[in-house]
Amino acid sequence: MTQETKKYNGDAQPELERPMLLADTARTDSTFEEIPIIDLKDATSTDPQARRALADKIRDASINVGFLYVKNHGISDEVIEGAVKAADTFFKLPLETKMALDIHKTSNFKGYTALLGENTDPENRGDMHEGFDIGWEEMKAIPKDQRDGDGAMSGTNVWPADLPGFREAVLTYYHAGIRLGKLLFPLFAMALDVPEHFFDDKTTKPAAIMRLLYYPPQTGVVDDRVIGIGAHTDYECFTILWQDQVQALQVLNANGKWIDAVPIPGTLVINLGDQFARWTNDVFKSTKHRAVNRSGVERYSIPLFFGSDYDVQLHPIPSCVSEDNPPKYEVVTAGDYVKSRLEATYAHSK
Ligand SMILES: O=C(O)CCC(=O)C(=O)O
Ligand SMILES: [Fe+2]
Repeated sequence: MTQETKKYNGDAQPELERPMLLADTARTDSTFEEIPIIDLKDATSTDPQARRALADKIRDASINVGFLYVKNHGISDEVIEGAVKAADTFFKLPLETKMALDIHKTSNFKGYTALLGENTDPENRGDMHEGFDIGWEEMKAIPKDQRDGDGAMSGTNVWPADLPGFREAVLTYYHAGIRLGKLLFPLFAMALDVPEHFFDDKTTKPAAIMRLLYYPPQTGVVDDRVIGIGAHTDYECFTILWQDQVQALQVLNANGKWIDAVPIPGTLVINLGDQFARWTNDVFKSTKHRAVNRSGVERYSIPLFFGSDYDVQLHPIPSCVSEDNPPKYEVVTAGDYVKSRLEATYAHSK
């Protein structure tokens, strides 16, 4: 093709169509009364239409509710039971044994949180749960430098000294959760109308803090300022939450009504966090939730908070900004953002 022909064709080209951006088309209705249940069986389908259909459901839930249940999530009952038994054994240890692993003694939020040691809602007096937090750790010994570059959140896990099998059971669940998180990112990418692999290079060593949580039952008159976990939004992209069969978790809808996230056997709860809300310029919703255990029996849950690599700059995702919907948030680094939120959560008990 000669230069002239090229020029001629160029002149004749129709005007480029403006793509329909999610920023302009996403319409939110967060008056939900129920949390959708989504089957992940097509997550790895070789049929792109099947993956697209699944991503569309995830998009609806992400835009309107910020919460969803997933079934066929790939984490076996056996792996879940192992982690829950480990949690049960750990929380039954004497307080002084658990306090030896006090989260305040570590540089980056690893270890044990006592009852009232955390205050998720600044209006409250402390959360009525105990916790045990871990971050990334390989199960097999790896050269230390593989974790260099975690930036703001790096730090090794702490483990109880005399609890055989505990570390293994907890890490086995953790790694199954990481696999599920990696499965979800491409679906969220499709849901956002960006290439399916948009998040791949931003989640090579994804932030993943996991907590074992124990909620004692609260009977009689419950002070609203001291509940299982105060009203809050999560900090990362999304949370993968296992909960036992004890009802406690509630999600706030746009009418100010608390909707029960009823435990459904065989499912996990996925909820979106503030990192995703920021990154998507509020196209995805980070919905407030809390837990109050009035059941009369103990409750366990295991949230795994999934973010991007800590060094990713949260520039708004291209489909989520437009002339009419300009960026709402200043660009921050994912790790610095999560760390500042965690510091605020634990500040009251330092
Ligand atoms: O225990 C639960 O059901 C919720 C826990 C939670 O919201 C959190 O740890 O951020
Ligand atoms: Fe939460």
